[in-house]
Amino acid sequence: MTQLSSSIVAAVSLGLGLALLVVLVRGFRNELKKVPGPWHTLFTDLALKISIITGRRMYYVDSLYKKYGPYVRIAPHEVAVNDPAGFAQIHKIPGFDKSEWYTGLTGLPRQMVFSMTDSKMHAARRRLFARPFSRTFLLQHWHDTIRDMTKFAVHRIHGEAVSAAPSTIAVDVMKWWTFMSTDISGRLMYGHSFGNLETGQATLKLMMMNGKVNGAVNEFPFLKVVGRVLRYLPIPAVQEILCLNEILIEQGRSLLGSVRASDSNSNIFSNIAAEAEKGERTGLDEEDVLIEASGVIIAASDTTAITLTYLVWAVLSRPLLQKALEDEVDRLPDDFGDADLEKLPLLRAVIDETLRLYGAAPGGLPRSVPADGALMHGYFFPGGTTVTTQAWSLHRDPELFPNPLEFSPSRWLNDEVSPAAKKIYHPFGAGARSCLGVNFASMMLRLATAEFFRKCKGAQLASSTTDESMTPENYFLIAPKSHKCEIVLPQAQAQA
Ligand code: HEM
Repeated sequence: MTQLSSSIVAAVSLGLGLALLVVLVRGFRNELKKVPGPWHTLFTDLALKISIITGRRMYYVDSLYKKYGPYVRIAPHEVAVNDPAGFAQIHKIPGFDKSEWYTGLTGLPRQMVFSMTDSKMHAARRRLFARPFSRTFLLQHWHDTIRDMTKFAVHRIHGEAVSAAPSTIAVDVMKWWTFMSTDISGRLMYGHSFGNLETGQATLKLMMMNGKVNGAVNEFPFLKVVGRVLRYLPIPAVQEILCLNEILIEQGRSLLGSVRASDSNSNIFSNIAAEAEKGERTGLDEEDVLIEASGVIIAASDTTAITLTYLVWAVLSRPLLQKALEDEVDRLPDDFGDADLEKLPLLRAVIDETLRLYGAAPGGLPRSVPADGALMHGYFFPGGTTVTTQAWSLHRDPELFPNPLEFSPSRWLNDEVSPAAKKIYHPFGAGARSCLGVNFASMMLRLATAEFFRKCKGAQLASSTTDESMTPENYFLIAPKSHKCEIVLPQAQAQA
């Protein structure tokens, strides 16, 4: 070995040794060392990051609760909380702010309502959305569009299922629900549907993949450099995955002019654009509007589609429940609307139970402890500590939901759900950061579910749809690991 190379080896070893020393000293002085958790989490967040990029975060954290109890250190500055009192403290109004983690998660060039970390800025932005996303506004301006588009989605599912009559053909409902929710959100935000339901082709095929990539880059920022290089490869799929936000923003930009000219009262995009034009007063410029619109389309599409997918799977796995639900919706008048559906007890219970076990965003919701720290469960958490709750575990707490793993809509029908359980039930998030689209999503869920169980009576799971294929993976949202949920219609109906 030359003198030069031995000097390099010595310098590198010294550097590594010093880095290790810093990690060890920080670990031994970690203010969270009294909180139970795996020893390595004093020093590194690697185990957590690996669980995130492999789609297992909610399972990893859940397994730690089982081993260490309701407060677990999961990274040097992060504690997972599975305790109703802690949940209430974190998500009360005003509660703890969102952590910086969200900014990276969206992959957007600016913060938007979903990712804002400053509560005052967030409250001001959220006020802009309040009216267009209210139930009254949706009922007045959007109900009929949503009704027609959910009906068309089910018509397409049914049409594909009967296309090979008299033999049966397996239809992927997850695909059609994704087309439906993407088209409806495009229609509401931009004034134009993406046309997926008409063509049977996805315009944004790789939206879910884009979420995974953003999630991985958020955990390992060096991947950003790799992404910047790869996006120049002339491969459309790679470009869509890496540039989805830019694609959506550019589509929005080209539509902005026509949307401005259209009926500004009934279009969510133009409502917000009109606010943006007030400039200084709202602090919102055109770029913010475009970013918000693309963010909302992403937030609305997979969430609703995944929830509906799990609903169909859960109901079709239980023929007696399926028959009861089919009978309930069969009694509706042909021109039923959302107001009729709100009165259907079983439909509501099925949706509530689906959201309990398979709401689309049941994983960790990280929040930052305020600057002067917080006392929780006898532990003092210094300001800036990340505290995270997850519905996946709280919704499966046997103290709150007896037989928690059983899909049992009757618990909602018979009023068995206690006030304490209702307090921690949060499929749409909690506190000031709860889901902006809850009214919109709920309307889509009700209308699509009622239409499906009226039109596709007797539907069955295809042999490709199993408990295994439907096992959720968790990349912030959940999704069946097979990324599909195939059903078949009975031959008799297919021939009809
Ligand atoms: C069944 C469907 C849906 C589910 C289960 C769901 C779930 C959630 C959850 C759990 C949160 C809280 C996230 C957090 O605290 O980190 C959230 C926030 C949000 N959701 Fe939804 N969502 C759904 C549909 C929608 C739709 C249709 C929209 C379209 C408007 C939407 C837009 C948003 C936005 C903008 C936020 C951020 C709100 C804020 O921070 O102020 N979601 N959603």
